[in-house]
Amino acid sequence: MNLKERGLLLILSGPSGVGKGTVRKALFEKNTNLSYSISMTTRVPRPGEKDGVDYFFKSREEFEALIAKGRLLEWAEYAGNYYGTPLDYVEETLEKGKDVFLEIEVKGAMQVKQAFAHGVFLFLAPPSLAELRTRILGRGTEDESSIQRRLEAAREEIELMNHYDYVVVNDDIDAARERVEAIVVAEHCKRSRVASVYKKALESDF
Ligand SMILES: Nc1nc2c(ncn2[C@@H]2O[C@H](COP(=O)(O)OP(=O)(O)O)[C@@H](O)[C@H]2O)c(=O)[nH]1
Ligand SMILES: Nc1ncnc2c1ncn2[C@@H]1O[C@H](COP(=O)(O)OP(=O)(O)O)[C@@H](O)[C@H]1O
Repeated sequence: MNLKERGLLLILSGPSGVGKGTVRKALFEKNTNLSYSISMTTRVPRPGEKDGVDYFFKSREEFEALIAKGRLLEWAEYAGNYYGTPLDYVEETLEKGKDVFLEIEVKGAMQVKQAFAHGVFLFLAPPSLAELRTRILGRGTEDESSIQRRLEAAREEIELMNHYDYVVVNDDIDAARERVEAIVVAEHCKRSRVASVYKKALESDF
């Protein structure tokens, strides 16, 4: 299949608590053209989370077997748990010409960049560090040590911002969603036949 006919691989990353999950959900409520890649994790499910919907919940042994068999596009250990993206789902969905959306932490995003340089890398940034702290505390899903680990990780995560194609500030959920949507549309235009048609037209007499 022609590479141009494959879907886009979109990677949304950023520090814990910045609002990745919230912006992703807002995006998927409105946008039916994107396919969300459900990750594998060894983290225990939070109340209300469902296996196969929020994550595929795995034991450490199961996860390590997936790594050994090369079944993950990327994986990372984050705050004491493994997280990873299933390779088959991503490849099969892109082959069908559908866009795949990953919501992953920064180490994994950097691995995807090595393996898949033509992905579209978006960094979701907090309006301020104080606001990031407020959001992590406000969510109330983590215990004290987990909050501390996430805040420490956030410093290193923010330093990687410059490696991304786009920085989207999550000051307001709808505004952030609209920025992501605009990027998806722009990336499609850039890569589509429409762009080459215009290029041809501009090369000929105007
Ligand atoms: N590398 C990688 N990170 C992931 C994956 N799935 C989720 N994450 C990230 O792992 C981190 C922890 O996720 P989670 O425990 O659900 O907590 P939360 O995102 O802080 O609510 C977040 O930054 C997620 O974006 C994945 O497949 N690969
Ligand atoms: N733009 C925003 N303004 C205010 N609060 C937000 C915004 N985006 C997300 N939040 C809140 O911040 C907390 C962390 O969001 P979440 O999506 O769980 O982050 P992440 O997936 O990046 O860890 C949640 O309580 C969420 O409701």
